[in-house]
Amino acid sequence: MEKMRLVVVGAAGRMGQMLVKAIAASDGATLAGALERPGSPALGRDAGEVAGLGALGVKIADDPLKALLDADGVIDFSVPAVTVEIAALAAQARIVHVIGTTGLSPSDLDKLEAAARHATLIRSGNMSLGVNLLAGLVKKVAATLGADWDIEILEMHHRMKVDAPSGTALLLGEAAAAGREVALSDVSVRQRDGHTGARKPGDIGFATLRGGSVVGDHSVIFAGAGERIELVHRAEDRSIFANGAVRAALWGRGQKPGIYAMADVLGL
Ligand SMILES: NC(=O)C1=CN([C@@H]2O[C@H](COP(=O)(O)OP(=O)(O)OC[C@H]3O[C@@H](n4cnc5c(N)ncnc54)[C@H](OP(=O)(O)O)[C@@H]3O)[C@@H](O)[C@H]2O)C=CC1
Ligand SMILES: O=C(O)C1=N[C@H](C(=O)O)C[C@H](O)C1
Repeated sequence: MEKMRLVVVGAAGRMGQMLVKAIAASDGATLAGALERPGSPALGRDAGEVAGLGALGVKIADDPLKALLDADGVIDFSVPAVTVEIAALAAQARIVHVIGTTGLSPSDLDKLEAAARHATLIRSGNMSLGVNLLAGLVKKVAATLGADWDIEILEMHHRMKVDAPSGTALLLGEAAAAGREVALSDVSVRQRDGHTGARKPGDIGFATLRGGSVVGDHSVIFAGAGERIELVHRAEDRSIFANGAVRAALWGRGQKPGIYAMADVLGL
């Protein structure tokens, strides 16, 4: 089969550069385009050089319509407004759209649902194998322990991260809520400040730390009376997300339009 032609959105960003490297190292995919915002200083530069690889012959451009014309898929770790726009274009082109972008609002998610009528969308707050396995464990532990065990999710990321709680924290919260057969939106507590009163039984709490260069640390804490279980994932290198995203794109090539998760890709 011919190599899958992939476009990277946000190609000069932290994840974009990792994606360019992961595609270059992949047997099944080739870089067909690289996008940045209008006015970006990266426009016109070779995407491989920006990623520190040497020239790949793909210049960073700012026209998504043109870039997607000749692509089989697009990998997008950018910002919510751009991701929604790219999903609509992926639907027009009937191609695969791998979405790593976090911080999407409910209305953004509705727009992705609409795009998924024609595009194959694979979206996950975390594309690593480790976190997706952890989510399965969290679901199982939450289902096993009674509601007298309190669930708290703690995350820490680098100082440049702009959204909170992280997409991964929310993914793990969804897994815990699914284990308890409740809707996360009914039980989640995203912030505490001042005289909050005692913790409500059944709540799933989130706490956010930001600082330095932390790639991504997540702990799911099950706190019982007299004992505590902590399930922890520490990302040490962004290549785990980029490799997962390329794997998702290749998997998506054979799928019908719809919205899929990383668990589908990994067969979990
Ligand atoms: N699901 C997962 O596994 C992971 C998800 N993420 C998520 O990916 C997203 C990006 O993270 P990260 O790489 O650290 O962030 P960066 O800010 O480093 O990268 C985002 C890139 O998108 C660019 N961008 C902005 N507007 C446009 C546009 N109109 N067209 C094309 N590109 C544009 C930005 O350019 P500029 O800076 O010039 O605005 C920037 O280069 C975040 O939401 C993050 O949470 C991150 C890691 C793993
Ligand atoms: O912004 C990041 O860096 C990361 N974002 C994702 C998230 O919001 O969970 C995944 C990873 O933790 C890194």
